Formats: sequence, C-alpha cells, structure tokens
Amino acid sequence: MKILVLNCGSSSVKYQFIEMDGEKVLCKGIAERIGIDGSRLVHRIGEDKHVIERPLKNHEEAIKLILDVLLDPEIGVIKDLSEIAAVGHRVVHGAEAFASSVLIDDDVMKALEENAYLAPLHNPPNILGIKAIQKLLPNVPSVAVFDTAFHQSMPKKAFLYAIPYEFYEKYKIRRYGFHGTSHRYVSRRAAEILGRDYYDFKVITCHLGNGASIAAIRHGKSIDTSMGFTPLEGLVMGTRCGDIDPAIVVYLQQNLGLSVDQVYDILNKKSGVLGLTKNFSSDMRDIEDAALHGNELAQLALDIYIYRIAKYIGAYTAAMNGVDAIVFTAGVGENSPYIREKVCEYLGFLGVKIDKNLNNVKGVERIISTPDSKVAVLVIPTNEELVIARDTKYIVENKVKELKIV
Ligand SMILES: Nc1ncnc2c1ncn2[C@@H]1O[C@H](COP(=O)(O)OP(=O)(O)O)[C@@H](O)[C@H]1O
Ligand SMILES: CC(=O)OP(=O)(O)O
Ligand SMILES: [Mg+2]
Repeated sequence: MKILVLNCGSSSVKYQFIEMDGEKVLCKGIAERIGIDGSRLVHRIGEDKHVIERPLKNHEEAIKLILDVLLDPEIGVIKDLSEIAAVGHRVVHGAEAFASSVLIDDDVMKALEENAYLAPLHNPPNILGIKAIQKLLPNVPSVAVFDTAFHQSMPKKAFLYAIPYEFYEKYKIRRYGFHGTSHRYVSRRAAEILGRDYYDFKVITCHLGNGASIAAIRHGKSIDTSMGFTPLEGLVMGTRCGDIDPAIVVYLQQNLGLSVDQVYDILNKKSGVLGLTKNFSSDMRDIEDAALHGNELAQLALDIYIYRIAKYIGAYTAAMNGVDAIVFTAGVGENSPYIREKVCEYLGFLGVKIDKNLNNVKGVERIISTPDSKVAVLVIPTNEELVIARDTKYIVENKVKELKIV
C-alpha cells in the first residue's frame, strides 16, 4: 500500500510518498513560496534532487504539481494515480474535538472549520490541502493526524490557565500542546531502544526544530507540554518568543501604539533567537557559528535558549516525580552536540552524565549518556511522516473511522 503524506504550511507543502510494505520512502519534497514570487518544487528520490521552478498561486496548484511529479515518466514513481491508496494529512490543531487520528468525512471537515480560529497560522492551510486532495483525488480516502491529539491526555491541572473559568467553557481557551506526533514517536522509540516497558517509563522529549516544545510523558501518556493555546508558548524558538509576561502584549499596544496584528507578528515572527540577535538569524546553525566566532549577542541568545530548555526539564522531572530518559529530536535536537551538552550541564543534580564522544553525532539514533548516568539521554531523529502514514494505513486497511492514540 502506497501512502502520500502531506504537511501543508502557510506557504509550503511538504510531502512524502511511502511504500508501507517495508516502510520505504519512495520520494519526498517540498513545494515552497506558494502565492509569492519564486515558487518552486524541490523533489527528491533517494540522493537525487530535482528543482522545478513554476508559479504556484495556491495550495491546490502546489498539490496538482506534486501529483504531476509523482506521475512523471522520468522523475516520478507511479504510473497511475490509482496507486495512491490514501493520503495522510498533518493537521496542527485538533482542539478538544480530536484525541485520535480520524478518517476525514463531512463531519470532520465541519469540526476543523469550526476550530480553525484556534490556530489561524496553521489550520487554514491544512484545510486547503485536504480540500485540494478531495478535488484532485475524489475517490482516495484522507486521514487527519493531529499535533494536539497526543496531548489530550493532559490533566486539567496542566492544561488550564488561571484565568476566568468561563473562558475555557465558552471559548476553549486552554493549553493544547503541539508536535504530539513527534513526541509520541520518539518517546516510544526511546522505550524500545532502552528495552523498557513504555507504560512504565518516565521520559522528557525535547522537540527542538524551528518550532520547539518539550513534553513530559509518563506511562505512555503526555501529562504536560510547553506549548499552549497556540504554538507560541514555552521554549525560545527560531522566531517565536515562548513564555513571556502577558502584560508585555498590553504594554506594546498601549504605550508603543502597536496594533494587535503587529504585536502578534512580532511575537510569532520577529522574536526568538532572531529577535534576540537583532535580526541576525533564526537558524541555529548561524547562531552557533556566530557565537563560536565571538558574536556576543548570538552567545546570549544561545544561553537563553539553553537555559529555558533546562528549566522545563527540571519542572517536568518534578511533575513526574522523576525521569528515566531525556530525548533530543528535530533539527536542532538531532544536530547540535553543543546545545545538548550545555542543556545536560544543568542537569548534573539529577545524575545526568553524557559522554562527549557519543554526543558528537548528528541525525542518528544513539544513547549519548554514560553507562553510570542516572538518567538515559538519547538522540532520536523524529519521523512525523511515518507516524502519519502508519495511522493512515491502519484506518484505511481496517475500515475504521478513527485510531485511538494509546
Ligand atoms: N547542524 C545543525 N546545528 C544546529 N542546528 C541545526 C542544524 N541543522 C539544522 N538545524 C536547525 O534545525 C532547524 C529546523 O528544524 P526542523 O525540525 O527541520 O524544523 P521545522 O520542521 O519546524 O521546519 C533549523 O532552523 C536549524 O536551526
Ligand atoms: C506546531 C508547530 O510549531 O509546528 P512547526 O514546528 O512545524 O512550526
Ligand atoms: Mg517540524
């Protein structure tokens, strides 16, 4: 069974086409700069890379091009669209409506549209992607896999904000958490690698990508996570501020005369390490490199980024009354020995010890703690697309409407 996985962002569509027999990625790529100048598709088959420059007005055009490329006699991997058995969609915000992965039908679409206001940056493009597939592949089942679903197990004490209770009841204002597909995948993998029972295991997973979040997972369930109502709360990120005093939002509007949209834009797109370095870069490779060459602001941004991660790990160890393992994943977590080492330096009080040689690794699965470390520390490359494809396969093959996340 071959499954197409789509991750639609505001201006890009990432895709992977997976043969589930053996879980082999047949090709993958990204259509980017949708709706603006310079749109293009970067398509990869194994080590081969093909770039197609073409105007892409909207998500439908991007997805049409992806399907055309899959069919292409030279760089494609299928002869007929009927070879696509199902499409799995990453949907960022499932709100309280979805604690499972689901087969998309009219009721699901209605719920997605109703909840779109909760994630204005993420859900509208996700919905556009689903609609484009329904139009271009009308007979192919689509499945939605939600970033928020895994965190629906959080208890009220972790997900409620201390604001008037009616805001939760009337407007669903609460913490939801994101990157759940990634936290789910790497936490389970950690238990497998360590030979532990996942349902008797306390693990803290650090998903450090462009967006970044940490989760506390006890006995297979997410009990807390650093992102909240939207993917803005928590850690310092590439361009997002993470935790701040909400009074700052009011101050910026009242005293600097900034509009609501301007403030939202600053906190989402001009903050994080980008803002801390006076717009030098949001990319951790640039920041690390600059810090190494004596750029003091870059070093400060790194220090703040690392300190925030260490504080969350301390808090989540308390939340779970202990921790068996800490996992680093996503772009930064998988590829930055420096950040892993510096985070772990804060954790000596927990008996965390990493081996510098083992830590000197990028993008491969590995235990990086010493044999006598009281807590195992692991690098585990995430694979959200594979989880989406597996959930999609299960739902389609078993002809069920949903797959409960356990
Ligand atoms: N070798 C590296 N060292 C440090 N950071 C890296 C390295 N490679 C990638 N990154 C970071 O990973 C980030 C992207 O992570 P990724 O998980 O791909 O994010 P997203 O899925 O949100 O696009 C980049 O912004 C970059 O900062
Ligand atoms: C939810 C979220 O922050 O996603 P990303 O890391 O892909 O931006
Ligand atoms: Mg990501």
